[in-house]
Amino acid sequence: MSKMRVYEYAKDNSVSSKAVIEKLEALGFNVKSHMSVIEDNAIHQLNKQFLKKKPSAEVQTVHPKKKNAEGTVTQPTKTKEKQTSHVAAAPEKRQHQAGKFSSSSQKHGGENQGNNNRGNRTGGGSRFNENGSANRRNNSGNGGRRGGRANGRRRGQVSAVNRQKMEIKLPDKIMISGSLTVGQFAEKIGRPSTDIIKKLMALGVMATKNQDLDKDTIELLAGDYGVAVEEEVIVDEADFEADGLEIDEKTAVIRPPVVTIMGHVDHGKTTLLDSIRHTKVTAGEAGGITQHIGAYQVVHEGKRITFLDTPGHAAFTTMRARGAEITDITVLVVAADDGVMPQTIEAIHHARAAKVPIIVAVNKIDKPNANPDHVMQELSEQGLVPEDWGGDTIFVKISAKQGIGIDDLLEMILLVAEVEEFKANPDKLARGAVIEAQLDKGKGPIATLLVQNGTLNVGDPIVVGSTFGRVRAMVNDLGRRVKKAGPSTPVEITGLNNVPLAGDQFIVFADEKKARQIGEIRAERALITERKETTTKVSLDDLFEKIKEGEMKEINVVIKADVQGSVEALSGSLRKIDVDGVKINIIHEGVGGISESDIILASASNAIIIGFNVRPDNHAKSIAEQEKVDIRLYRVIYDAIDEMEAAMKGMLDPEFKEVVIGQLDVRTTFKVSKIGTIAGCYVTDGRISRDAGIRLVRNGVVVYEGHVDTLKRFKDDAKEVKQGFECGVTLENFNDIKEGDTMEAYVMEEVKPK
Ligand SMILES: Nc1nc2c(ncn2[C@@H]2O[C@H](COP(=O)(O)OP(=O)(O)OP(=O)(O)O)[C@@H](O)[C@H]2O)c(=O)[nH]1
Repeated sequence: MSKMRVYEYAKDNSVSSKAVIEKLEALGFNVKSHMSVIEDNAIHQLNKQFLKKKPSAEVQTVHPKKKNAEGTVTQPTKTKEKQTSHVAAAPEKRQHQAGKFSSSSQKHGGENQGNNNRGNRTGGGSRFNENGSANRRNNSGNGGRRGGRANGRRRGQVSAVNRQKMEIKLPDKIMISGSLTVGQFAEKIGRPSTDIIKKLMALGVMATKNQDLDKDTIELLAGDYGVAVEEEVIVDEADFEADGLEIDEKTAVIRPPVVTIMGHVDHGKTTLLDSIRHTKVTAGEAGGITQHIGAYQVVHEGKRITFLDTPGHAAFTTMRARGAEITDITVLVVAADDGVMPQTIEAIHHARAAKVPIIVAVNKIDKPNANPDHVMQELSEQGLVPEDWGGDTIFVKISAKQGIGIDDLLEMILLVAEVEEFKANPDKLARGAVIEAQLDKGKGPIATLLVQNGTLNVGDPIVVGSTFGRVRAMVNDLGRRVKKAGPSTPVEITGLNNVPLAGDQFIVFADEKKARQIGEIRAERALITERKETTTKVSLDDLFEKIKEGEMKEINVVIKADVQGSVEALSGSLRKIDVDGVKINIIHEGVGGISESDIILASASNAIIIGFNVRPDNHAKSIAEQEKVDIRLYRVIYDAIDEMEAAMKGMLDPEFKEVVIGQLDVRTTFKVSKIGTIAGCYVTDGRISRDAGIRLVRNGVVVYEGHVDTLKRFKDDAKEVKQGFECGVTLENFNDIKEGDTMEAYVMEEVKPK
């Protein structure tokens, strides 16, 4: 079977790669780009298509390998790149020729021989210069004899080099892991770097010996030599999260679903969790005392369901931010007397970002003012349409307080679980995640683990996050000691050397030495990462780099704005940005200041936060710094769109960057005629300077942005006032300052190019 790339085919047939891609797609072949490899069948079908239109294309449609096999050397119109490939990609023939060069003209009849002879006659002259194959044979065969002395010597040298080159057999395949430099690649295939550099030049790439080649280029070059490329998979045992929770279908069995309950404050999440626990756990396990270990299991109609005991989307997303995908199903609690509230919408977005199915529990239906239909209506507007109304979201009406509808809810959870078929392999060594962990004075570090795959046993050597140990004792959600815990089971364990973090993942090893070794490596790496403080999240500044490197096809964005109209205007315009191959995906949008929950969602989903006329509060700001989440704040919608588009196209101008230098609380105000409103402020953080820009913030919303007009300490003008001091501030053309407002002082600093 032979292969070639789309662009090669396009070039050979003087058509655009786009036309070839379109044709291939129409023919039902799966091609991604001009670099995609196409095989015999596709080439054959393409030939039929393109030759129909252009009969002369027949001579131009050259298959690289076929071409070599036939020794096609009579296409002077071909580009240099192609010709080089003729020679290079016929290793066997060249090997054969190398040893018997002087007699090559006799050995090779037909077309080859003819060409060779012609070459001989012209003495390696210019006539066949365009043709690499002809030329090389020429040089080697005749070099010293026909040319002048110097010329002859030169040719002789070339011929010697060539011969040497040809004596090294090309490998059938090379192994790579990541990139290679030009020099390394040359060494691997046994050819001089200059050959590779020449080939790259023919492709329009000026490269040096030490330049890195990416995987695509390596494949392209190797393909030109007829050498296959195989990627070496280097298994890093310490990075066990990298291989995910591989489920082996052959031995997989159905496991209980893991459920998280989310919803707005006071809509009844805790009451529901308690209600399920009491009706089910205590009834099912006579005498069992439920113990709070962060999760519990109930049995309904003989089937088990695991509930995570920390309700709310913030906890859910915090876990996700740490890499743990624990939840299988979300139960969204909405109080029938209150309806859809901001956190209901947040919860929907968090569940969606994690791609977890949602079951709606319309709660408090016992209340006289309950209006479940209204809830359904409001949720339909959020895309959660009840089955009765033609949608596919399951709604269950319940009263968590009175225990109404709990069985129905559990039944629906089991139904979704049955459809989704959550599976695991109990026969494997256990893997899973930490739900909670703390240090107990008597027992040492204790952690609640959720077994996601395999079975955890007492005595198992285990690595949990950056900690390790041996499972000393295991206690289940009923406070009973157990020896084993299968998939979807929560257990509290002791025996670790340190306290892991919620959301950390764990893995069991067959021997303790290995667990210790891996645990120590991970602890060391965690320390290095902490110290390095490298930015791993996306930021607008490096967006283009990531797009270019193919790391990003979808940019996740969280939008927060002062009013609903702005939210919609922003999301509408952002969705319209059209940059080739990249899509903006708005995972959450809402009215109000930027909160901790927004940051955590952005962190877990690798999103950028765009704030319009709003600010993050101090807590959110520090979490954003910790989590390395890029927050972009704007006062003009157009600027937001413009900057986003520029970043996507790689044109972001990084010359100036806003640096917040201080925070002030407005403690009182004085109205003075002719001057206006003077704000009596206290600098709570950093400093304020005369020339600073000021943002006046009221309830998380920016009400003014401009400059300091006057800055005074008592009666004197001040150049700067530092943290812990009071000052009087007036703002340029603005008097609507109120007690309780906050001011953010900032300066624009030039960003030094990296
Ligand atoms: N009438 C009635 N009251 C309920 C029901 N469910 C919960 N409540 C009451 O609603 C209030 C809030 O319930 P919680 O369970 O604490 O709500 P939550 O969603 O966990 O609240 P946060 O933990 O603050 O987010 C409590 O006073 C409950 O007793 C219900 O089905 N009917």
